[in-house]
Amino acid sequence: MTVAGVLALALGIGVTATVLMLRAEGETLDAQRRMVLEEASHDALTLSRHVVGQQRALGAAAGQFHPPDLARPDVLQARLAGEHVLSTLFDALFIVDAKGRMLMFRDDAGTRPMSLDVADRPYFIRTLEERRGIISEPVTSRVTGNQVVLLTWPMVHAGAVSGVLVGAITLQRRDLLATVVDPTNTEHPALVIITDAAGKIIAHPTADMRGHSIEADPFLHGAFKRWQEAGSPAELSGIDISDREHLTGVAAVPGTDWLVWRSQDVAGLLAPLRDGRTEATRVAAGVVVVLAVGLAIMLRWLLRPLYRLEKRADRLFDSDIAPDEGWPAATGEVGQLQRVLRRSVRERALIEERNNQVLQQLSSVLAAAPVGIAVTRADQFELVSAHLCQLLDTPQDDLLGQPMQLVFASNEDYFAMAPQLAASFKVSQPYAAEWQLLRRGGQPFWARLSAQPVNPHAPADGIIWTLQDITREVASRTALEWSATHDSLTGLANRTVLEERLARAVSQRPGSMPACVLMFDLDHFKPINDEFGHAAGDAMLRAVSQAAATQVRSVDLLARIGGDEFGVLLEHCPADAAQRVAVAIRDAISELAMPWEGRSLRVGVSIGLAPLTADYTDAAQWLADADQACYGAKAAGRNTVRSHLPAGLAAGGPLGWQQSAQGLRLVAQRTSNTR
Ligand SMILES: Nc1nc2c(ncn2[C@@H]2O[C@H](COP(=O)(O)OP(=O)(O)OP(=O)(O)O)[C@@H](O)[C@H]2O)c(=O)[nH]1
Repeated sequence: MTVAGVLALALGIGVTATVLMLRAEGETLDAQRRMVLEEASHDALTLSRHVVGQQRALGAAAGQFHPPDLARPDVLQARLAGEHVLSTLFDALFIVDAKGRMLMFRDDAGTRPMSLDVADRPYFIRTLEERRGIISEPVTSRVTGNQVVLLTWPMVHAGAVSGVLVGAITLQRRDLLATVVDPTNTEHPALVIITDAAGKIIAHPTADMRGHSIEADPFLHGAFKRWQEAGSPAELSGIDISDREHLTGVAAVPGTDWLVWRSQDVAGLLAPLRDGRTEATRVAAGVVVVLAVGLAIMLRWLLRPLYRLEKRADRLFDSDIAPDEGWPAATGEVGQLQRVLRRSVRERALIEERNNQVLQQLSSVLAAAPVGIAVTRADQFELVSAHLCQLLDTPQDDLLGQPMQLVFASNEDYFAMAPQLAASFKVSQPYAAEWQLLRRGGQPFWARLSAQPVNPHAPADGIIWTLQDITREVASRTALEWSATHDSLTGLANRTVLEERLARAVSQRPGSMPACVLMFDLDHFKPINDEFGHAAGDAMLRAVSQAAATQVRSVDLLARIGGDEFGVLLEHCPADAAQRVAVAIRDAISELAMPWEGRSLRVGVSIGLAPLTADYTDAAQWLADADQACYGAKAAGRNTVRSHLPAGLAAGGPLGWQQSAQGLRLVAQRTSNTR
């Protein structure tokens, strides 16, 4: 702004000075142009008076001559020699008779007769014709060979011209300008010359130019052309024929056909003015520079508070500077601005302090929290607690910025979680689920994950997670579930499971048919306990379980009902096939020889079989019938298989199982002994 102001000031001063200077130049030129005309006119008048004076003197002398005198050379010589005044006015004097013969001649060399004929000379002819004194154009003297101007005066007697008195002015010798130009006027030197109407130079400061055409003058030849083009006007008051380089005026000399030319060089005229302008410009430039420097210093001083305020504002929130430090003391608008900025800085410092406290608290919480805490955005960890790092066995720096998917045991789990998470957030519910995660070494563990968005309205802004390691909880829960459904000694399913499966088969009839249940009880098991101890009994129970398991399909259910009793559910198994399975089980158990303390222990088994029929109202009855058949096997002498026959077949009819197109059919009531 300062620089622009100074430039504008300098430009203004420059333009104003230039306009004033140009106007001064114009006015100076106009005044000088008028002066040139006036001086040319004045010179012409002065010259006219001089020349007219010469003519008068010539006329007075001519009047002294009488016709008889012209025939007497001695008289003429004496008269001419006595003309002292004329001899000062002219360089030569001579007398010519009416026929043009020169009678007597006087110059500096003396007065003497001269035999010369001038009858052909225009000045002589005109003098005779016009009977008055005339002034010739410059001509070459026939006596001296010099350029001369001749002034004549006729000697008239009785109306006739008897002779002519002639006065010669030698142009090279006599400077007519000396009579008109004031040599003391040197303030504005001008070139002044005198020519005749044809432009032949009569007087010139350079003597060699006299007698030549004005066109040979480099200073005035252009002016002469313009004068001719203007119609060669001749006025006493002078004509202005200036051009851009010269101020030129030409004035007619009264009583002659001569012209006085006066010309001045415009550049020379204006030189002092232009020198003054240059000087003034230099001074003005100096003033502008001084002003600019002064103005800059003043503005700098004036704007100092603003400058300091700007510097402080550049470091507005720089934590190295205290909020109240570095502000300039200022009043007015700058002061107002300073107070507003200062207040903003203070408020921001307070907010920062509060934020730092919150961050401190947050990092304390994250460090001390007994659960893993994480904040994710765009599925990447942005914040993790110390406990989470422990859980994942991963340093904080290795977790931050990593995708959350990285800690999931399987990618499928991670992708399955995403829609569940979105569904919970959609109904503004926190998400909670159990997923298997991986520690850094690849070791899996179960974690309970809870999540909720930082901003409930924009889950994309971030999600807060809490993670708990529930591996033990899951393990004990699994064990509990297993023990509720299994026999801890043999690892087989327990009675509860068997009864549930039987009940389901009953309820799913007829789709679950054909199906059979086997119920078996070990024979003479008690003596093993009694004789070899309870551990031997346990070992026998486990051995029996494994032997029985080898005889059933994986889809069949082998269960320990309690004590030395077992049950088998054979689904999609007709009675004859079940019969074969029962026999196979009996054989496997009875062939079992369990080594114990150097002895080989053996047991037998009694098996009861009951097929599923449409008559059963519940599973308990079905199992009770199998139990009844087992009891029948015991009663029949043990280590045998007995089948339960439905009530309708108990009254009689064909015996045993028959194969039909539909499968095996029960067609008789008889307890079979397969021993
Ligand atoms: N070692 C052991 N013995 C058991 C267990 N449960 C029950 N018993 C014993 O199993 C025996 C079962 O009795 P019984 O069926 O009457 O004995 P048994 O000698 O097989 O008689 P029969 O069936 O008539 O041949 C009892 O002595 C119980 O104490 C068990 O878990 N472990």
